[in-house]
Amino acid sequence: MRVVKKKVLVDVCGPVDLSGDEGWVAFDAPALVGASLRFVSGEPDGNRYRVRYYRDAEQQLRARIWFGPETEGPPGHSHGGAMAAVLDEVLGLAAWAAGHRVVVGNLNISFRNLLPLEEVVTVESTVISAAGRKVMVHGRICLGETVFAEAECLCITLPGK
Ligand SMILES: CCCCC/C=C\C/C=C\C/C=C\C/C=C\CCCC(=O)SCCNC(=O)CCNC(=O)[C@H](O)C(C)(C)COP(=O)(O)OP(=O)(O)OC[C@H]1O[C@@H](n2cnc3c(N)ncnc32)[C@H](O)[C@@H]1OP(=O)(O)O
Repeated sequence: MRVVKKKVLVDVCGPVDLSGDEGWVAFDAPALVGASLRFVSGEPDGNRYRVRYYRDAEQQLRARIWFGPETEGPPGHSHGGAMAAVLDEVLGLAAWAAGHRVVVGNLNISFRNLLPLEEVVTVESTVISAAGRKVMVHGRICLGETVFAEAECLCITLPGK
């Protein structure tokens, strides 16, 4: 008789250091936009993403984020869509943090390097301009000098107050 061993996925991911750089101040995203951002931010102890938000000295939004095993795409590395979801959330939030009630209208991403799983990386954002209903935000996922993905994000303000 052939015995087929079942593979069991065990939670082997220990604690992760998401502390910010010197001068960064913790930023409470749910207090600003509500608790709906669960896809990226909803499981702080889970195996998908773990994220903490900050503002830097220039008031720009930063995120320290861990890409867990459940974000896997290419073996051992993050799925491009997993990076896209992070950029969608962080760059949209950056516009909200700057006072604009937006959704993301267009997100243009270049994937520059494979992102190894279980790495803690930084998402940088810069609000470039705001004109009429259009808010342009640029950002990137990086670690030191290594850029994994960079993005241009056109946010459109929602009608009404
Ligand atoms: C309206 C009800 C919305 C209800 C939502 C309510 C509250 C939301 C509350 C909280 C949000 C919470 C957190 C936010 C923080 C982070 C968000 C995470 C990011 C996301 O996960 S967010 C989800 C993904 N996101 C979408 O699901 C968007 C679906 N989409 C739409 O909802 C519409 O498509 C919209 C609103 C974008 C535009 O629709 P619209 O009818 O209001 O405006 P219109 O089309 O006239 O565009 C006006 C001017 O923007 C230009 N423009 C528009 N779209 C463009 C594009 N793609 N490329 C280049 N230019 C574009 C036009 O060319 C025109 O330019 P011009 O004035 O120069 O002609």
